[in-house]
Amino acid sequence: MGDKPNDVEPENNAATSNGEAGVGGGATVDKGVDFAQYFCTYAFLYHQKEMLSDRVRMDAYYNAIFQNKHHFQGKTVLDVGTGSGILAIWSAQAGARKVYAVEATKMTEHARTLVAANNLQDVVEVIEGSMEEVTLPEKVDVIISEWMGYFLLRESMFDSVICARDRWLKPTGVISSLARVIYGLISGDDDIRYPSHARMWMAPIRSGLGDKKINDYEGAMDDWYSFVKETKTVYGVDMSVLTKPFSEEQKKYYLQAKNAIKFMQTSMWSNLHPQQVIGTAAAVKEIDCSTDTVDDILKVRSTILSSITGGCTRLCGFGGWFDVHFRGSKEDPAQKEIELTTAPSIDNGTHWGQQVFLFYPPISVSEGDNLNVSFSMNRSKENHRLMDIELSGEIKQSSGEALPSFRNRFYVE
Ligand SMILES: C[S@@+](CC[C@H](N)C(=O)[O-])C[C@H]1O[C@@H](n2cnc3c(N)ncnc32)[C@H](O)[C@@H]1O
Repeated sequence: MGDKPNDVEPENNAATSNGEAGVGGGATVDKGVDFAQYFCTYAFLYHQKEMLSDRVRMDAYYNAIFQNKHHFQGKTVLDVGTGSGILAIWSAQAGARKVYAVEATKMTEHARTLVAANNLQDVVEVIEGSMEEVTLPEKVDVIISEWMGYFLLRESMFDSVICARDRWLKPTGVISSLARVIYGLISGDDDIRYPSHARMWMAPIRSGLGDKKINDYEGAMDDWYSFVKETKTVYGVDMSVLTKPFSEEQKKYYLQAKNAIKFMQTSMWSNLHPQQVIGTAAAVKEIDCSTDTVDDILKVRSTILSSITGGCTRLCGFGGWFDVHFRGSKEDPAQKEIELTTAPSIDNGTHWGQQVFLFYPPISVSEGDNLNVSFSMNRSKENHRLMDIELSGEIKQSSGEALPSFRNRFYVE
């Protein structure tokens, strides 16, 4: 999970219907378009391989399952978005009685082959279809899914897990799953979500990425000035009147989002070194996978309070990442709790990396300076699977003096 959805040209047979995809927050996208832009990438083995090669991701799910076999032994399991079938296969190997492995794309064909090659065809049933539309023959004890996108919520796939939970996870205890959704209450249930919790983090960073972009822009402008000079000298026409629109065009190309409205920058993928984090990290969102609803994740609003920790440095922007936890349920907790983190790391980088939100120009800061930043994330108006983020705030120096306030908008595309 976490690849750009437009990386691969759509297959001709990918679009299947004219319905609408997405449950809200951003623009609902025609289902055929959603399939072509988002799902079809997952129909390719190279993309599944990328995820299967992410050791941090794989180890976390593997350990979560095999160090908590009691959650799987004799149980019915639903794997939401099974892809190659890996999590369904592990669930079966851990002792599940039955595993329903639902996948929207033709990857189901490879998943079925893999299941059979591992002699698990009597336990794992691969079902091709969208999670929102398939019908299972029974309710399940456990839902497992790897639904996390860049900065956790990009791709909006958690909506499908919520839908699966509310339709197919066994209603247990005294409060029905409907009541659980409405009131956000946890009853005396022992049904399990894998993962069970998720968090989004933001921290101030320094980064050379912005310098590179500015250098590219300045290089393009130097080239323009030579071109203007040459055109005047050789052909007798003064093009300098076009310098401003050319500069705006290049600024947009190098510094702003390709598909977004003006004055929005694109966030960038980065594999940050921990030393690039220059202040305390703040959790901007905590998700309880048992109770949170789509309404709870449509918008994220938070205040980031952070202090600069590392001497005199440049605040180049913010880095965002996430972690998820496998804790089981209140009544049936994990024997071994597992964490999957995508925080900056020297040895344990993931394919999700971090999302980087850069400021131009960087701001000079010193140890002890305090940041007070409003964080707001909405689904994009153009596509509910992409995100718009706004960061606005102020920095109070340790002397008490305030630096000019800032407001930046970003597009997570
Ligand atoms: C991040 S991949 C994970 C694949 C596999 N579970 C793994 O861990 O390697 C997510 C998969 O979910 C599928 N998917 C996403 N939304 C879905 C939905 N609503 N219904 C069925 N499959 C879905 C995608 O096609 C993709 O193969």
